[in-house]
Amino acid sequence: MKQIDLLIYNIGCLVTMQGSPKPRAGTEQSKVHMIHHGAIAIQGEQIVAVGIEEEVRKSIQGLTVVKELDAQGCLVTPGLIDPHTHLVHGGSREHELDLKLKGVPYLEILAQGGGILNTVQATRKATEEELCLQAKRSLDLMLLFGATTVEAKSGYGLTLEDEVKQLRVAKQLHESHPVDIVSTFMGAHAVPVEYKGRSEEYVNLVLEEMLPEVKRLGLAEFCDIFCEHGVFSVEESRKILLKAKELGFKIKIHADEIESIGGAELAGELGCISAEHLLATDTEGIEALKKAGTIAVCLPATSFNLRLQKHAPARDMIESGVPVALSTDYNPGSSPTESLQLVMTLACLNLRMTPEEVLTAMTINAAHAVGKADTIGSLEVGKQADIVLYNATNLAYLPYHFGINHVHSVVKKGNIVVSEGKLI
Ligand SMILES: O=C(O)CC1=NCN=C1
Ligand SMILES: [Zn+2]
Repeated sequence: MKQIDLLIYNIGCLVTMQGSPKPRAGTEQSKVHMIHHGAIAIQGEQIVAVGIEEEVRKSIQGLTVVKELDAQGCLVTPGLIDPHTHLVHGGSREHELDLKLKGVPYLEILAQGGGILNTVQATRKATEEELCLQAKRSLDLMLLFGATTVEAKSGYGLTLEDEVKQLRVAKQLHESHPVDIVSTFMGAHAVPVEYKGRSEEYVNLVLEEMLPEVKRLGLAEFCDIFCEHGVFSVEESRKILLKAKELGFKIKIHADEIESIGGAELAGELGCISAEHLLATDTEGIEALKKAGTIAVCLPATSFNLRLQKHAPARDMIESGVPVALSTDYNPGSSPTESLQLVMTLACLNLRMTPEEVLTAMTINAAHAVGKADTIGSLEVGKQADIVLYNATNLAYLPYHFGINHVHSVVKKGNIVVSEGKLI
């Protein structure tokens, strides 16, 4: 160790998430490994010492410390990870608010050619630059709210050219923005208007043209599908996810968002890394997830925003031993919010998760859901120095005091990228 590039000290409550390298399930979901009077020593992009301040200082004795950051007794956690977003898109859908207030269901709006298909029109019309600008604004907000890694799906192009356009924007942002982006191909997000009534032909386009080309271009690690009544059936989802797996994609699935048609069971059958939404998932579905070790990604901002009378059975999942992650599901229709802190509050109040279970769901379990748990999701020697400092002295304060941004500073790969609530 030549020098210490950054020493974060005087940490009142340091939550490291140290523990099992596997996704945390059951009682493991609430073990967060908390230290008082902590410090973190960073060299380059990596953590080289973390723990009680006097022990950290002893371990770096004699080394030059280039920069120090006084945490002023605050709470510090690993950088938050948002494992399910539709970040790159054109347009917005506030015009659908009155439909929603009149009680028109989400799938009804989609069936009438609105919803996702409205965003498809706006995304096809937008240039790559316009999409990049719009997504960057959201990515800046996600970072200000404490997210240091974000998953981003395509799925608003629904032609090869427009799907590639979305994925290229995600790649550009990954390369230029402090926040790391993990890309997911989701050409099977909806059947486009030009294929209305001919969904089989569209599924073949995804199978034969889109998946191989996206793989050849190396533009996505994951493939996802909207397995839902009136969108893609279990059989169509199985075909697409099996083909994706064969081509080397890791697979995810939007399952049981509105109706339970067997999406969670399919996730278990195919060994999806994660199944997402799960509002309507029943005990058989939970059993299937548990058996396969699939991570349940719950999206409480979506069930809140869609005014659904139910929420994902996160408590049952945790008690059944299914690892739970959380996400914003940021998208212009069902969840137009970039704030993982709002999701913290909704996860506590509506999913009845504890603050500790919530933090696990937004760090190490979310890291597993995007296949990056070997480098992010906990503060340990050798892991990436992605760190958040909050204007709070304990974990429960974050979901308890809602509607504000608690983030003071964010360190990304050892660099201070947010200070006193502002991007630098
Ligand atoms: O409505 C949207 O744009 C995003 C979404 N896809 C599946 N559920 C919600
Ligand atoms: Zn989604």
